[in-house]
Amino acid sequence: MLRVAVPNKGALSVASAEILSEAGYKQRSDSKKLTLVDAENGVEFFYLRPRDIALYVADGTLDIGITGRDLLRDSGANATELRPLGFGRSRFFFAGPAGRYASLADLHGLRIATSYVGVVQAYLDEHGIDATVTRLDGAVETSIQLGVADVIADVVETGSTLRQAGLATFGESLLDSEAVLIGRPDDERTVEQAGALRVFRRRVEGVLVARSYVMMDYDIAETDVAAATAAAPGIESPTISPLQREGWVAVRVMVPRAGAQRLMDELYDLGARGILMTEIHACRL
Ligand SMILES: Nc1ncnc2c1ncn2[C@@H]1O[C@H](COP(=O)(O)OP(=O)(O)OP(=O)(O)O)[C@@H](O)[C@H]1O
Ligand SMILES: O=P(O)(O)OC[C@H]1O[C@H](OP(=O)(O)OP(=O)(O)O)[C@H](O)[C@@H]1O
Ligand SMILES: [Mg+2]
Repeated sequence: MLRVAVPNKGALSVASAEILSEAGYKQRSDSKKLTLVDAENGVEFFYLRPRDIALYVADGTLDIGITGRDLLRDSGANATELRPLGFGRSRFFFAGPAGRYASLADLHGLRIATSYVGVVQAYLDEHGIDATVTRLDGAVETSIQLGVADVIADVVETGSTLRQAGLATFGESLLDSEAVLIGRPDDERTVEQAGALRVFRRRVEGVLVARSYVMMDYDIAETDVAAATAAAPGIESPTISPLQREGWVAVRVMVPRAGAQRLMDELYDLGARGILMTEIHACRL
């Protein structure tokens, strides 16, 4: 049975379970449940703290998992990013009392509080900055007010937590993060495991493609097909079917969701009519 790690709570948990459900896997109905067997699909899910997931995957206890790129990096675990998943996006910044610090050079000799010691220390080492890093579990923003740190380094999404604490970022983002699918780099597995893993990855891929593409259908005169299919070539190749109306065809093609409205305008200008856009719920390419 394939053993899959899923965030049990926090910023990544709901969207992770959504992807897995859309991929046809059973998901827990009770958020207190920590494991779940989907016997029909040969998968066992383990709901774990996202921070621990890279460790379980790296040491082979679990086969594949979902976590944040920042947490993977922070863990230093020998797990590899297989695919970004398009949710849980965040950036990672140093921050201090608004207006007090301006650049990374200001970090020398300061006390930095963070839950991401691995990421922060690696950055300081790389830039030759000598500062003291203190690990806190969360709510790091308050550590400055409490006098235990001069600056913090933390995840920033909307920035509202920092603003409310009277803090502001300075310097560049240390890393851009999002939820990622992770696995082991040295994939030595039984044939059965490798097959199950391939199916799992293909299913997740299918959900992500279905989310980022839509189906476009239109009718067009045969003389204008070449121009229209050049504007929307699809992934493989558009499907072209004859219409009862002499000299006209129906075209069906997958197009990226982003820019689909603009493409409809363009196809219309090229002579397409009856242009329809529909959702794709799942696919295997
Ligand atoms: N607004 C956000 N707050 C926190 N993490 C976020 C946010 N948006 C995206 N993330 C990502 O979610 C992951 C952190 O997940 P989570 O919030 O579950 O961890 P945690 O802070 O250790 O747990 P918790 O807050 O439940 O104690 C990281 O990959 C982070 O980049
Ligand atoms: O930029 P924002 O949209 O405000 O989001 C970022 C904040 O959210 C996270 O905290 P979380 O709620 O996970 O609490 P924690 O610090 O205890 O982990 C993170 O640590 C920041 O504090
Ligand atoms: Mg958190």
